[in-house]
Amino acid sequence: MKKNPMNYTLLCDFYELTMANGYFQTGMSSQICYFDVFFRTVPDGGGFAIAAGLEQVIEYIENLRFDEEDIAFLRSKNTFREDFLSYLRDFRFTGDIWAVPEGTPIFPGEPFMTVRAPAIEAQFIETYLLLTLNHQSLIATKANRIVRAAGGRPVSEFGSRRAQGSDGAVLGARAAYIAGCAGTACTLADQMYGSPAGGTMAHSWIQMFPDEYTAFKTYCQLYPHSATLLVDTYNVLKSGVPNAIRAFKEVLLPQGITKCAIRLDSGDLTYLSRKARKMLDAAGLTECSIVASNSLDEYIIRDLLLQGAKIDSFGVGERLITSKSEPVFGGVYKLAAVEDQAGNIIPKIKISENPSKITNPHFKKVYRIFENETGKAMADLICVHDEVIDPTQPLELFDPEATWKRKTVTDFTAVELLVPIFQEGRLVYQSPSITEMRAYCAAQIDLQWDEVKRFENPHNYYVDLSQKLWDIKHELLKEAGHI
Ligand SMILES: Nc1ncnc2c1ncn2[C@@H]1O[C@H](COP(=O)(O)OP(=O)(O)OP(=O)(O)O)[C@@H](O)[C@H]1O
Ligand SMILES: O=P(O)(O)OC[C@H]1O[C@H](OP(=O)(O)OP(=O)(O)O)[C@H](O)[C@@H]1O
Ligand SMILES: O=C(O)c1cccnc1
Repeated sequence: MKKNPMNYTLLCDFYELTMANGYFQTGMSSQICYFDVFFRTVPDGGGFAIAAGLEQVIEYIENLRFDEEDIAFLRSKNTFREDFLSYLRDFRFTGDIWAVPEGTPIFPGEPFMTVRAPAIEAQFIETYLLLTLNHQSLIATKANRIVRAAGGRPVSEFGSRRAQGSDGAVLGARAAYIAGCAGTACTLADQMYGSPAGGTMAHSWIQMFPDEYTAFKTYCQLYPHSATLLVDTYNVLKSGVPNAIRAFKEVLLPQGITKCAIRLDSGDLTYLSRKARKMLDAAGLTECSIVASNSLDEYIIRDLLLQGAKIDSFGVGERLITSKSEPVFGGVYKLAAVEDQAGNIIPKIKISENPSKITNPHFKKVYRIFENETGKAMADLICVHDEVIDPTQPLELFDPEATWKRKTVTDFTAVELLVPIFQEGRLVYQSPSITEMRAYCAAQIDLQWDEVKRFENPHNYYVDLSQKLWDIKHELLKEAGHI
């Protein structure tokens, strides 16, 4: 795989550097801190999001270096002390990171990455971690909605040309593949990340020839095993489909090739696909499939299928790669605890008038609780790091807001979501291949109830706190005079 050669060390908000300089000068640089990455609301009102971007976080951490050019640049800002700039020369990440594997369904309020590191290091990486996890989780979440709307029909990601910049295109294509897209039009995403690249043709190909038929026939001759003919340049039913049928019959059938496709890219896709299907079948081309594109998203795809469209696969660009309907994934990076000199973990909370912005303090772990009878996920339970759930004992879950709503579960399996990625600065995690991530993502989504997967008004999946964590949180709220 081609490596991304860019050093992103200075891709940080400037305040990370002023705080780092400040910790350095006040002797706080080595105080151990715990930060959580979590998000507050699921884009598009969905029931869950999909975590993605961990592999790029790993690359970033491993390449974290201030080179001489960076240091000279920072010196030119006349903000940082010389001993701090010298310290940056040997700056490396020496801490620990835990994260959920890419492709995991995640829910609001729960950490999907936790960083434990000396203050400067833990604070400094905030910007890049968030931008990477926010972008790819956003696109993975959107792509997965679109893939689910297509109900098993392949969805190709066609968005590079309308993506917001190169990373938007390439890493967006990567995230879309993890989330279930069948492939991408983006060649570099294939070369770099293994999201399979493929495609059809543009209207310009047809316009370049004296007539549509010659354009189709030439393409079939060049690519007999992968000819998808774009049939809407002039008139879909009067010329596009008849010319495609003629080219397929003259070039492919004599070679014994029956698999072929047409692409519809405008007009009423239900009407046109039904008519085209009839024409193809009547010509004996029952194995010719119909691809549809044109500003599609999960809602239009769902509508088309409800209307009885005869579409076998979809190409989806702008609304997927930009997550047009909801272009922000609000992942945040919040301090959850610090260690004192003796290594005791001191939980920290951030209080807000807005209850949804009050953080969950402490160094935590997250369990996903599966009901053994159905295999389905019932709830996630956020615990203090040293708590262990014993599945042989009944487990009491309760709503952290309405604490009188309680339920005792038995016959369950508890799976820890956060796995070690770095330990004392050393990478201890081997990222699965992208196809493994994609398969894992699909399997994990299968473990969610259909109610959680609804596009509108999904069931609110339970993200609960253990009694111990709830008590600690409420103690801190009391100490702060909030309750
Ligand atoms: N049967 C259908 N039901 C719901 N939405 C549809 C249906 N057929 C097409 N659409 C959607 O309607 C929108 C039509 O957009 P628009 O009017 O810009 O395109 P068009 O006129 O078909 O073609 P062009 O791309 O040439 O402008 C697209 O988002 C398309 O996906
Ligand atoms: O609509 P999207 O979901 O982004 O899918 C990708 C679109 O990109 C191409 O269009 P092109 O750039 O040639 O412009 P067009 O909109 O005029 O077809 C293709 O023909 C699709 O229509
Ligand atoms: O291959 C295609 O059909 C394609 C690629 C990019 C954008 N639109 C269509």
